[in-house]
Formats: sequence, C-alpha cells, structure tokens
Amino acid sequence: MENQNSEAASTPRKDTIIKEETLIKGKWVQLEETTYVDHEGKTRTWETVKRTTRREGNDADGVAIIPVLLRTLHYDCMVLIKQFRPPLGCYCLEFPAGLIDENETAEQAALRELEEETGYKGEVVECSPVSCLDPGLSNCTTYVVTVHINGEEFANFKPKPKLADGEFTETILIPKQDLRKRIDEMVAKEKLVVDARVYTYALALEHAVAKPFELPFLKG
Ligand SMILES: Nc1nc(=O)[nH]c2c1ncn2[C@H]1C[C@H](O)[C@@H](COP(=O)(O)OP(=O)(O)O)O1
Repeated sequence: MENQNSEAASTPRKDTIIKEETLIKGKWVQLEETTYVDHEGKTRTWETVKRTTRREGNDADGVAIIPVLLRTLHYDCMVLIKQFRPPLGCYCLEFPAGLIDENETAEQAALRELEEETGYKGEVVECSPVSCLDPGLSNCTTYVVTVHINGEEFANFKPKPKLADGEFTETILIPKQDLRKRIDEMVAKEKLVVDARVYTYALALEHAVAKPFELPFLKG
C-alpha cells in the first residue's frame, strides 16, 4: 500500500505566485517583481508589467475589434486604423481597440471604441474569451470582439471619428480577400509596423482559402 508521502511526491506541483511587489508605478503602467515557486519547487522571480487602469471586476484590460464593413456592390472590407504609437516611435496598423470603462461589458466597449476611433456604428457578432497579449512581459488581456458594420445604414455613410485629446487615428479600409497582399504593399511603401493580431488574421484568411497543392510542404 502506498503511503501519503509517496502519493504527495508523485502529485505534480503547480507553479504558484507567492509575492507581487511593485517596483515603480506610473499613471498608466507599473513594474512589479513577481516571485513564484516553479513546478520543481524552486523559487524564482519575474519582471512583470501591469496596467494601472484595469477596473475592479473586469477580467480584461481592453477590447480589440475585428470590424467587417458590409456593403452591397462592394467587396467586404476590414476596417483598420493607423496611428502613431510612442512606445514604437512609428505608425502602427491595428484593429480598433481600447480599454474597457467602468461598468462596461466587452461588447459595449467594442461598439463604443469602434465608433470613437472610426465613426462606424456596428453590431456585435461574437466575443472571444479573455486572451493575453504579451504574456512573457505583461498581464495585459483583451477580448476580441467581431463586429459587423452595415454600410447601407445612413449613420455609416460618412463616418466621423470622435477622438479624445491626443488621439489621432486614420481609418483604413482593406478588402478582406486581399488583406495580406495589401498590408504587405503598405509595409513595403512606408515605415509601418503591423499589429500581430492583424497580420495573423490576414495569414489565417489566406491559409483558409489556400488550395492543398499550394501548401509549401506539398510542393515539388
Ligand atoms: N501606457 C500608456 N501611457 C500613456 O501615457 N497613456 C496611455 C497609456 N495607455 C493608455 N493611455 C491613455 C491614452 C488614451 O488617452 C487613454 C485610453 O486609451 P484607449 O484608447 O482606451 O486605448 P488605446 O487605443 O490602446 O490607446 O489611455
């Protein structure tokens, strides 16, 4: 018969956080030292960045919106935004996105941010679970909310962004079927960094329609 000790020894340990110490705190972000015990029982530390803005009760910092503009007699278009991002020191091509306000659901935040950044009024099609953005650096999380925009609605004829002080965004419409090609052309022409979510979406669209004989591992 196995004794309790041998049973405990065979139970895999889980990595566990034992301390989170704030090293420096700014208005928007803070740097913490995270101390944890790893699955082999060794105590380790990690440098962690957190936003200071996450609301009590919210399990994500923000929302990223996948907006599809639907119009008759037009190709379906992805609605992207180009904006200067100080941490990168250059313009970035991104999905509209933003932080979730107090007492706001992910869906409400998505429709509000889309309208603020692009002027478009949309309707939510689906919402992802909480997903992480750069887990080796930060605890930042987002919901990914797919939104359809009815381009035939009067409100969406001449959309006007409602940007706050310090926010400057340019709305870029790209036909969904050409997304990767058009992004690659933009990057070749100007200094622009593409958000990984946008590029991954473009690749996935392309892969989804690729014929089996076009897949590299079947070539030759
Ligand atoms: N890390 C940040 N530094 C700042 O100096 N200001 C910041 C940071 N993160 C957010 N903000 C400010 C900028 C905006 O005025 C508000 C809201 O940002 P939001 O539009 O919701 O999100 P982004 O589109 O991702 O900037 O917060």
